[in-house]
Amino acid sequence: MEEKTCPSAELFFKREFKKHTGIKDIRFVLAIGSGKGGVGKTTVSAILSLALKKAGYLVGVFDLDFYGPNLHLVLGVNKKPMVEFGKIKPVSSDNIKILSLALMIAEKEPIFMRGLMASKLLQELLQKVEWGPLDFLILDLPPGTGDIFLTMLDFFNPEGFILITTPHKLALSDAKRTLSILKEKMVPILGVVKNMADFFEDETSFQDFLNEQKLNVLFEIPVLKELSKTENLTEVFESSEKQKFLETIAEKVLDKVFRIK
Ligand SMILES: Nc1ncnc2c1ncn2[C@@H]1O[C@H](COP(=O)(O)OP(=O)(O)OP(=O)(O)O)[C@@H](O)[C@H]1O
Repeated sequence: MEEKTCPSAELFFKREFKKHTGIKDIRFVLAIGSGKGGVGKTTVSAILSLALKKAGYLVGVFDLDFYGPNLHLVLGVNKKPMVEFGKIKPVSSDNIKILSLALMIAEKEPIFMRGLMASKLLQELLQKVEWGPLDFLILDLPPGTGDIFLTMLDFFNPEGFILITTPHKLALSDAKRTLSILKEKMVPILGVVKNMADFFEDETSFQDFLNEQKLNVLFEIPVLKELSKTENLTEVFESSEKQKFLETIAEKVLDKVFRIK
């Protein structure tokens, strides 16, 4: 049976997109990052993967948070990736391909790595991963602008970066540092996701931040009360109201993606 796609998806398929030479079969790399930790990168990466899959795209998500990887938990995956002929095959769950370092090591094994070791491991790992054909590869980045972050930027050369932040002053201050590196490296910024948007009362700092950085809000995510009962976002987004929310998100992101030359 032919898979249904939304109008945006059809438009996307008709257009030619630059493909990164180093990554076979991947049409668009979307990086999800922040300055501060714990502001919702993994949550947004998972929500975005659900949204783009719902819009009819082939999506892969890569958890690059070596020190605190938990994307697999959020997407309800506990299978380990297969290794065939030296190539790592990401795990498929509900038509989304997922890869995380956490799925490749024993659960209780601590990840003690210094920056250089981690970025070397990352480079080796990246060479071995075989995603298969993907429309979007979503990168769930570690917080900050350390070795892994920089290695990732150089290796993937993402066509679009989405900055996740809460409207809190501390998160905004850290976000500015990340933005200055992205500007230096000329990574296109698709916009800002305002996470836990309804929790914070002071909007002034956030508005000032947007004006100063000349950025727009791509979309907002309210506090998801369901996350106090389950970490599995696939379950949280099952209701028809939440499915509509995913459609809105996909339309907003695709609209930005189409504008990238
Ligand atoms: N909109 C939201 N509503 C409710 N809880 C949220 C929301 N966004 C994130 N959280 C919760 O906040 C915590 C941190 O979120 P998440 O893991 O997505 O952040 P992160 O930026 O990826 O963290 P890290 O920097 O450690 O990788 C998680 O427990 C998550 O469930």
